[in-house]
Amino acid sequence: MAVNSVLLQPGWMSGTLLSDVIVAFILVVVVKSVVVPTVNFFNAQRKLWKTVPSPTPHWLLGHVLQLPHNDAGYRKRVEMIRDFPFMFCYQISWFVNQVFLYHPEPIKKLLTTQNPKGPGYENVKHLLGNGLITSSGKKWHRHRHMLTPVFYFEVLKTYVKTFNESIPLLTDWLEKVAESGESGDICKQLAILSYSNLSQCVMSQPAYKDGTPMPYAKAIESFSQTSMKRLYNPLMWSDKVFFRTKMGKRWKEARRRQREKIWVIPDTLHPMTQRSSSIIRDRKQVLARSDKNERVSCATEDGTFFSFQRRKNKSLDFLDMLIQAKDEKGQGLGEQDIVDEVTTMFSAGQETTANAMSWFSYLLAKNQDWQEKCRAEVTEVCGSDGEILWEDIPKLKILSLCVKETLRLYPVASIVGRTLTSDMTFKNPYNSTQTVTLDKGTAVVINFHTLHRHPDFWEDPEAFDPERFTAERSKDRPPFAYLPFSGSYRNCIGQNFALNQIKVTFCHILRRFRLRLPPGVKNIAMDPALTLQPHNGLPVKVEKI
Ligand code: HEM
Repeated sequence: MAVNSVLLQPGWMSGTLLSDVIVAFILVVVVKSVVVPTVNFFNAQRKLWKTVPSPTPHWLLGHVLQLPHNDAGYRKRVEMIRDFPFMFCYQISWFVNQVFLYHPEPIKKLLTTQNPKGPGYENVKHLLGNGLITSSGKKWHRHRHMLTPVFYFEVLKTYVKTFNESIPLLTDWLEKVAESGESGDICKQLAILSYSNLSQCVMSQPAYKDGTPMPYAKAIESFSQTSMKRLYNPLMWSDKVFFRTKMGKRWKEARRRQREKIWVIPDTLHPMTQRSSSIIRDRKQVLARSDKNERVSCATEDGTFFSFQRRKNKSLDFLDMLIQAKDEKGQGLGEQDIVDEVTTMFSAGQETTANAMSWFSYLLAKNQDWQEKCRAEVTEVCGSDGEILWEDIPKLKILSLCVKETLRLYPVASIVGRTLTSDMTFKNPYNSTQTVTLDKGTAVVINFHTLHRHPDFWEDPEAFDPERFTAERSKDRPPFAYLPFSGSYRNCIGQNFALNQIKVTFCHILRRFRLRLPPGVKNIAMDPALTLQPHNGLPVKVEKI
């Protein structure tokens, strides 16, 4: 009645009722879009925290201080296996939780189900590109299928020549350090080598002029070190605070270089992002003019046959293949897709391989007996000089065991994250009657570093013991106990590329040089930046053989 009388009055909406309606509408919107999701979010976090066992967190900073994202924090997580043997809930602050997995069974379950990458990957898209690493769903599936031949046997073979040719970038430096009698930081030099190899294999371009390191590498280093430290430190989440810190200022400078393309150096990847159209067009023309008989062909395990046109007198590179790759419908990759995948290969392949080689140098320098065994094998298989041949690589059994053990102790891509697309129930491997159900949307992190030191799968886990990978000693170990390249669908597509590069590089080093740790240096701490790297580099003493 009252409503009717109001409605019948002229200008009824201009009075108090109008403002009441607006207020009510705003309230409904706020409750639906802010209050309900916030309450749901907090309830979910509380439930998660109650469901998954966890050490007692700080009321505000969660586990950030007791389990920091550094060497000490990584070691503590290994010690915690005693009390939390298969998972625990990590609070970054009182409202952000991640479930950490480090037991082969739940990890197998997670990796063999397709879930998209976790939220952390969004923050590093500017660095990693919007390609294979960061994408999910249909796009990832199509690209993965199209890129598989880039890392196939017939193609990988051709890259060994590049690895041999770029080796003076490292050996000239080792020579100088040996002559000086001083120690030198080998990490930087291995980063230069790895970058140079990628630059050749991806785009057939030299990465260095007169050995001068390029600004791009510095930008990557800076992003890499900062991204993780910021992610695991809530005090740094605010831009206002972060950009006032030393780390924030470094990050800003790297970002400026990236935006303004200051880090772009002639003739490498970076003109690719700047003037990608012309680079791709030029390359297409070169391929079209090439001799049609010059092709590289291969068949993959699933029976798919690939054949790529080669440029005249040139090895096939990634760009050649990305331009020619076709999906099942015969469609190729778009220009932006090619740029993204090139960026992805550089960022996924450079720092990881360089850091794996740094840790390998460290472990060989620390374990002289194994260094001698590797040297003897390399000399026997490859002779004392000349190129390392593709056919030699599978014969290097001891070297291979040592590389495996290096990647167990120092899995350079030490954590990966996923967001659950549906509820998932994990059995407690230590109590068959217990299960843990994680809700859809939960952020899960697999920690390969902790997995690789889990005492239930690794005898004396802290020891450098390459023979633990012999067939005899590996036979009872579950396959998901060792995952330096992750596993199942989203495993590393570049793993054989990386392993071949590491082996060829160390054949050259071992034949000519002995690496030692400088007096007084016993242990090198880990710095879990975007990839696990030696904290403050790796000083080595070098002796000529
Ligand atoms: C020792 C060296 C390397 C290690 C330890 C390593 C490790 C890994 C790991 C653990 C993943 C899974 C990442 C995730 O799930 O988020 C991954 C993915 C990937 N890696 Fe590597 N990687 C290495 C070298 C390389 C190289 C040399 C390349 C390329 C030239 C490369 C390209 C990729 C790509 C494209 C992916 C994404 C694959 C996909 O999701 O389909 N990696 N790598």
